Amino acid sequence: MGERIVVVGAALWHEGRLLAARRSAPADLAGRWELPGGKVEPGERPDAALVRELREELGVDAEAGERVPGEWPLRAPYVMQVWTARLSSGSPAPRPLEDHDELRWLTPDRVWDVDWIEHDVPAVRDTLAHAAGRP
Ligand SMILES: Nc1nc2c([nH]c(=O)n2[C@H]2C[C@H](O)[C@@H](COP(=O)(O)OP(=O)(O)OP(=O)(O)O)O2)c(=O)[nH]1
Repeated sequence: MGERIVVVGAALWHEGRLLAARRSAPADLAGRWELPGGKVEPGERPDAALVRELREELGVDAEAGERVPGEWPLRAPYVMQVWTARLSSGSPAPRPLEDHDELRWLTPDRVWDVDWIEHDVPAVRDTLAHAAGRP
C-alpha cells in the first residue's frame, strides 16, 4: 500500500442548510464546489483537523459532530472523510478567507444546484442521506 492522506470535509449545518464553498484554486478545481476542509496533518485527529481548517478557511469557531460513515477516494493519494459540524455559539459567520471565492448555504432540496467537484458527489449524497436519518 502506498501513502494515503486523509482529507476531512465538513458537513457544516446551520438552520437546516449545508455550507458549500467554491474553490478559487488550483485551476482545474476553480469554480467547482466542495465541502470545506483540508488535509489531516501527521499525528492530528481528523475532527481536530476539521475545526482547524474551518477556522483557517472560513474564520469560524466550529465543533465537529459525528463522522458520516464511509470514505471517498479523491485523486490519489487522497481519500475524503466527512464529519458533521456546527458553528459554536458566538462564532462569526463564515467568510471565504482562503481557497474559496464564494460560499452558499444550501437547503437539502437545492444541494444539486451547485457544480460540485465530481469526487464530492457521492460524499454529498451520502451526507444528505445521513442527515435525513437524524432527528
Ligand atoms: N477540502 C476539500 N478538498 C477536496 C474536496 N474534494 C476534493 O477533490 N478535494 C481535493 C482538493 C485538494 O487536492 C485536496 C485537499 O486539499 P486542500 O487544499 O483543501 O487541503 P489543505 O487546505 O490542507 O491544503 P494545503 O493548501 O495546506 O496544501 O483534496 C473537498 O470536498 N474538500
